[in-house]
Amino acid sequence: MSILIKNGHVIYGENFEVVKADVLIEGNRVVKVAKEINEAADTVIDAKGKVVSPGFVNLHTHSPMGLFRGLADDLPLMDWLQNHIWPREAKLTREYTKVGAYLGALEMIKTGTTAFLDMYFFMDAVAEVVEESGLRGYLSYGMIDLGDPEKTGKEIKEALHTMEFIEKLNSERVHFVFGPHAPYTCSIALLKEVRKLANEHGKLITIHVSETMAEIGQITERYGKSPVVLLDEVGFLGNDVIIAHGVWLDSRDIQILARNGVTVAHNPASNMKLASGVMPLQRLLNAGVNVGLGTDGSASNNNLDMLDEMKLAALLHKVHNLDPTVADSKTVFRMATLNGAKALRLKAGVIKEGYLADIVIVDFNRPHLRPINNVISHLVYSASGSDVETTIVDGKILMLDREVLTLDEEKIIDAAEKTIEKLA
Ligand SMILES: N[C@@H](CCSC[C@H]1O[C@@H](n2cnc3c(=O)[nH]cnc32)[C@H](O)[C@@H]1O)C(=O)O
Ligand SMILES: [Zn+2]
Repeated sequence: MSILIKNGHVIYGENFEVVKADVLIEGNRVVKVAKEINEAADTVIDAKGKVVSPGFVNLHTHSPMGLFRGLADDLPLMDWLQNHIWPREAKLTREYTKVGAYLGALEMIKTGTTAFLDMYFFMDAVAEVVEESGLRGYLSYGMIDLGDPEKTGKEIKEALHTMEFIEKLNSERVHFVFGPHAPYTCSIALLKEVRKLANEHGKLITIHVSETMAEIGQITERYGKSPVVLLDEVGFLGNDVIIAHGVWLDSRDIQILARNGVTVAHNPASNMKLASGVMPLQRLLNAGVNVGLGTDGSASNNNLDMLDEMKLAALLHKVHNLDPTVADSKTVFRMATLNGAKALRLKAGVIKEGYLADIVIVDFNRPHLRPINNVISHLVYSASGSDVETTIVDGKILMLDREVLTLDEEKIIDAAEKTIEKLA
């Protein structure tokens, strides 16, 4: 199968240079980017006045949480989790979670996300949805043992069961990741076991770290050190670890993350909405830490739109530093694409010969995106996910002219409404 995208403004290569060019996709790779390609292709898309961009990599989410959108807003993290989200999650079944995962997948395709890193329950069901949707999913079963040794064993078992299930799918697009929830919900024994298993099976690890001041307080009280120092001392950190949030980090923490090659998934909307704080983006980037971008779940955002997220990231760090040069559009765009792909060890996040064809086409034939003075700026500051017109993952078209080809949109939206009635 081949796809030829003609006449677009193409965001090309690692430097995100914008060129007027055609893009030829064969199989799951980009094979040629050039001024005028006249080779025959199975599908030809005219992208005149449109932008051909690397797809977005959502580096931290809980994709089924769209079910809880708008049900518990305007609360701090611990209250939100303990009194509102966890009681609702206790009623989730595999079937309900799968409905949430469908809703999340649909939303991601419709807003230009091509790969995502997820943490939730019933990840075997989420894996089935990812496989069917055509997206690229890095899926972790979120482990919480609260220091109970019996629970430690159970959670590890569940994670390994999920890993086996995903391996059996034998899909190039669906991957298993270890997901201990956080240092305040996981015992040291669990964290050490996860490190051992990740080494053994060659899997990535994702975990929430240093999200709120309350967490820093709890961990300091329990262990007498910061969450990052704790994780370093137990040998947990490495370049296969993606920490979500990293809001409350001191200079020592940042040095530790840099030294270990840890990636940070920044979630500006969630951090602002739960009033968790402002992560030290400049200091992390200056220290050479890889920083990607995530939306977190739809119950703390409240959507999965990576274009929204880029704008929020840029604006947050400017106002926080009282410096408009901070978090420039290209830096933020890189976080939402290439940095995320790097963390997932994925040859994607840029459009270039030999890279995976994870590409979106954004319709710039709209008043709020004209004149086309600066493509990257428009994507970060002026566009939103609904401007994405076509989404391609692994060389396959998942959405064409805003019509999702792999999933039944009406059915999914209907099922989401019915499910939340049952969960209420
Ligand atoms: N096996 C676990 C499931 C954990 S899934 C991951 C969890 O992270 C929660 N979550 C979502 N957003 C955040 C966040 O920003 N910080 C911490 N936890 C979050 C989410 O609601 C879910 O409970 C259990 O038995 O509870
Ligand atoms: Zn989260």
